[in-house]
Amino acid sequence: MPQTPDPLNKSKVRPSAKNGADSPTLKKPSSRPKTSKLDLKSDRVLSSTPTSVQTPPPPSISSSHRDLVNCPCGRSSSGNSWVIDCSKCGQHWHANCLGMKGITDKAINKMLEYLCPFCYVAPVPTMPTSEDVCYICRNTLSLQQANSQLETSITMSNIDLVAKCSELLKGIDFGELFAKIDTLGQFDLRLRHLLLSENALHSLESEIKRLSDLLSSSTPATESLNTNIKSFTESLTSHDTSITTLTNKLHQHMHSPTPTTSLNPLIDQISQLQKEVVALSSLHTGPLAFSAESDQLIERVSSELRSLCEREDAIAADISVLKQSVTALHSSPHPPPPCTTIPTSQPLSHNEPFISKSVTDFLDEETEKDLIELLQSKSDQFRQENGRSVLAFGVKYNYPGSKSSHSPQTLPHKLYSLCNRLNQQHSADIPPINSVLVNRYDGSSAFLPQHSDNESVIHPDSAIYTVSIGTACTVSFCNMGSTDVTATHACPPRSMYAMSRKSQDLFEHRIDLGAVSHGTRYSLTFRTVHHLNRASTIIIGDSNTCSFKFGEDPKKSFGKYLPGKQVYAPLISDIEPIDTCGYMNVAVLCGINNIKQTDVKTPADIKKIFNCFVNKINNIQAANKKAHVYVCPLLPTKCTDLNRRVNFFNHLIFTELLPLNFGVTLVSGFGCLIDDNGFLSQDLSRKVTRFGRPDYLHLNWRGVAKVAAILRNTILLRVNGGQDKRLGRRGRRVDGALYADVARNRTDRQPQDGYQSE
Ligand SMILES: O=C(O)CCC(=O)C(=O)O
Ligand SMILES: [Fe+2]
Repeated sequence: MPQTPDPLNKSKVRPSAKNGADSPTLKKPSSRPKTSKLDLKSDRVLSSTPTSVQTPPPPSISSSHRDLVNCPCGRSSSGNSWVIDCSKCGQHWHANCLGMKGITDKAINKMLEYLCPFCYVAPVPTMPTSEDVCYICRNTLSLQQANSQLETSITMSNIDLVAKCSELLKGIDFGELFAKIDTLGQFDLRLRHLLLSENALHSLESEIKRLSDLLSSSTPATESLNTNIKSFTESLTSHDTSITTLTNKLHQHMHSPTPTTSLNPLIDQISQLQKEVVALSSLHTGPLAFSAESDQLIERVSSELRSLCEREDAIAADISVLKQSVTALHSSPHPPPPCTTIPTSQPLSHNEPFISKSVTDFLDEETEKDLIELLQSKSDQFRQENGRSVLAFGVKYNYPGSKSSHSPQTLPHKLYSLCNRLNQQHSADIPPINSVLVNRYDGSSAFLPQHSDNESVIHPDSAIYTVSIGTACTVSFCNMGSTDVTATHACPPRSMYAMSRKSQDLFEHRIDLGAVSHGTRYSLTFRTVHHLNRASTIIIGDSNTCSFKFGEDPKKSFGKYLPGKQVYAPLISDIEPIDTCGYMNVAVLCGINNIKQTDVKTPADIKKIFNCFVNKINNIQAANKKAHVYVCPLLPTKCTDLNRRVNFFNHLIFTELLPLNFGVTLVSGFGCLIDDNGFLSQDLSRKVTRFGRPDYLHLNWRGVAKVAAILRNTILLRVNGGQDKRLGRRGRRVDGALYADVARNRTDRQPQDGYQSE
């Protein structure tokens, strides 16, 4: 909580005279005593159990004008309610009035300080999750149960029940509970703020109405004013003309040698005219003043409208955030019901071929002849399998249905040189071919059952090469799980075809009865196998996973017990489910770059992104049925708003992905990345980006090491059936360098090892 309470004015919890925890049956006190036994142990507030819940008044009264001794609800502090004093303003509150019904003196005494609704100001708008609400409900229920059982037990001196109560209380993490109550409190304040804003909006609305009424009523007045002015102007002009005429007449008269007529009528006329002008002028003052008033009025209305528009935007935004929060809470009442259908909008699509390479004349006739001679010399060592007989060389390779459990023979020179030739086709970071299996097909009665070479020991990124010698044959391909032939491949003698390890997860192949021509056909299949490939791992993740290293050196990488590679996927759409084929473990840490986009505003937007995420996970499982998927929750950041989104996304993982998808393991333990304020720890993150801006989501080497260690331990423990097989016989770690060591040695960067792709 960012507010710092005055340490000298800590809140106090006291039992009322009636009802300290030790005398719950006493009568209601007439007033609350200032000291008690509890004061000696703690400076926390307590009184007794509540009678009813009351809504506190809105936080508008300044403490200097408030009665601090009585709860703002106005009810007496006597009776049976615990009372809490605010650490900041000292206001006494009934626990009930603070929504703390059922809270015990012990619980309150554990609080370091308490800021009442008058004093607490939410630092940031908070979107409480249904998890918070459930958590509080659950624990409040436990507290209530514990409290009531405690009271009954004390009265009945039932020691067993008292023990049960304390067990119940022990199970509650008060720190977390209060933090969540705090979150809810912030939400409550926010709600009130919004309600106040809404009230303000209403009053502004009525003000606008009043002003627009005024304006519309003034419109006819303005029109009549204009008509008046026009007629006055006309009158004035005609009077002006009369005055001029009269003045001229007067002038003539004065200059006439014999004034014949009396001046009196003229003078009368002039004075009459003067009076009329004065009257007209005085008539003008009213309408002119009214015009000025109208201008002011119009000016005021438009400025009110302007400010209203500005405020309305802010208020509307607040209300929409609130509505979304409330909708999110409503849509997931506790316990949040899991969504029963996870949308799989985008089905798995791929264009992986059955065969990645085909060479017709891979061998010359002489080499073919030599090889046939070699195999014929070993004909008695072939073991009969389903439809054909087999002989193995190099590293042992077991496949399902194999009857020949005998050890493979050492690679003879002729096969070894063939291996070397094929290794040229391999990319440099894939270990060399080390296993050759020879199938002997004796004529048209021979066959090869439908299968795929997807054994976990085969290197996930290697190809499987088959060289044919002797008579020709046709191999059939089917989609995984189907027996319908979708493609065939002709294998003439001396030809070679290659299948990717990836294609093994998507298709199966077989040789049907009659597909081998008359005579003997040998096929030599070359593979790259290693028993540690059983733990092969692909980590698909955002930039925080880019420095993960795979390799032999346990101090600088995931070590030899966790071979694999990292694939960069900044956005969820960058995850390629097909890329995971061949890998036994698939870990995904992705989504932060999706939810941080500016157009992601509502929980519904996050839900949409989450659905894409779930779709990708489903497609990974569809493409790679042997894999186990590890889902990492999004990591915390140093940004409040982003953390709220992260929490909501993770909440969806917990409530909507994990309960429905049992093939997914949650990678937990990222809580160690969070500091006391709930942000990504400064110690584990980068301060600034490459561009010198504050970096709020990237891990530094320490953070990367921590995340890598968590991932490695999660995967290895599951692979090894919950045991850390890296411990030697004497319990010494054989491959278990701590990631702290990894981090320490990070400066001397090693070249990428065998499995790490750039
Ligand atoms: O004989 C062939 O062409 C295929 C052999 C094969 O599929 C295998 O050994 O797994
Ligand atoms: Fe095969």
